[in-house]
Amino acid sequence: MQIIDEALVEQIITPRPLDSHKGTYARVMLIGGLQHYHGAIMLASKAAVYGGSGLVTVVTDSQAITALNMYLPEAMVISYQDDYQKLIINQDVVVIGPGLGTSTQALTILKNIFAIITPNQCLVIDGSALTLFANNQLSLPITKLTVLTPHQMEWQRVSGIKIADQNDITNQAIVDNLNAIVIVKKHHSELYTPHLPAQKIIVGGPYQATGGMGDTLAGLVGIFLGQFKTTAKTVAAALYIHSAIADKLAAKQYVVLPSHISDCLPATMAHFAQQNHNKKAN
Ligand SMILES: NC(=O)C1=CN([C@@H]2O[C@H](COP(=O)(O)OP(=O)(O)OC[C@H]3O[C@@H](n4cnc5c(N)ncnc54)[C@H](OP(=O)(O)O)[C@@H]3O)[C@@H](O)[C@H]2O)[C@@H](O)CC1
Ligand SMILES: Nc1ncnc2c1ncn2[C@@H]1O[C@H](COP(=O)(O)OP(=O)(O)O)[C@@H](O)[C@H]1O
Ligand SMILES: [Mg+2]
Repeated sequence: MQIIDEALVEQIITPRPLDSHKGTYARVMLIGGLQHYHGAIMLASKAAVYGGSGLVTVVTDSQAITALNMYLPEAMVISYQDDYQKLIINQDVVVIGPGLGTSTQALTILKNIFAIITPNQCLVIDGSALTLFANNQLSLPITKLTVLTPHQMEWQRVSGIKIADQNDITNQAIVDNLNAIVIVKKHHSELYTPHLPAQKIIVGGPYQATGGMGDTLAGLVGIFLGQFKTTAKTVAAALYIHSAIADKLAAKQYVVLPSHISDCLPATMAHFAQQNHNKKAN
């Protein structure tokens, strides 16, 4: 399997043009954090802001709004009980699922998004949205690019392949018939693109086994697609950097917190942008 490495990330993360503004760097909407899962959407949204999004809008439970505003004042927050649908047309990327839960309300929201999203927008489907997608036999909408980010059990639900039987051949066969890129999250997560060779990371480790780690990845994939090219390489770069930061932190820590990965994003991305600049100058 092809290995996703640092050289690929250097190609993706480019220095910012001087005459750019917040609108240049993607409007990302993140939807989730219902019931007792407020933290999940907070962590996903933090990754989107710290990963560079110009404008982040969070759609969540009305009870989570104050906490979100205090945790992440850079983000705009709207309740799912309000008319969030009218804001979707302005988004470059929609991330749905972190802490969405599997209630009837959550299913209604997911169906709404699938109905409203357009072929000019990217969609990242994570967490409970994957479970709802699998359990209700929904069809994926037509988008610019759709990325699914299941852990192995979520992938079992979506693909029908038992965890013990998940391998590059069985996984690829399912992805070839899905109009989406899939990250199967595990130790050394794998990235599948329809009809292209599978790839994997060889960074990351068990210090990442903390609730919210996948939510953080979903937000990061969303903002990478928003501000960089809409390609599988960009998804691979987000996957790599998430775990590469964890490795660095784990040199001095027993566990790595998801929010700490987001804290490290601006400096790590500056490093890769500098590498990109140096390579182009040489
Ligand atoms: N702070 C918050 O608000 C947080 C909110 N969160 C939100 O919660 C929602 C539900 O998501 P979920 O992942 O917790 O539950 P679910 O989909 O039932 O999967 C768990 C089942 O799968 C199994 N399993 C097997 N292999 C696995 C693997 N490689 N990785 C992981 N699990 C694996 C696992 O096996 P077990 O642990 O029992 O051995 C168990 O039986 C979702 O919206 C998410 O965003 C969380 O992010 C946490 C922080
Ligand atoms: N042992 C491990 N080695 C490498 N990465 C791990 C390990 N355990 C968990 N992770 C990473 O942590 C994240 C877990 O995702 P997920 O289960 O969706 O978390 P959550 O839903 O709690 O945010 C994935 O990116 C996964 O690859
Ligand atoms: Mg998850």
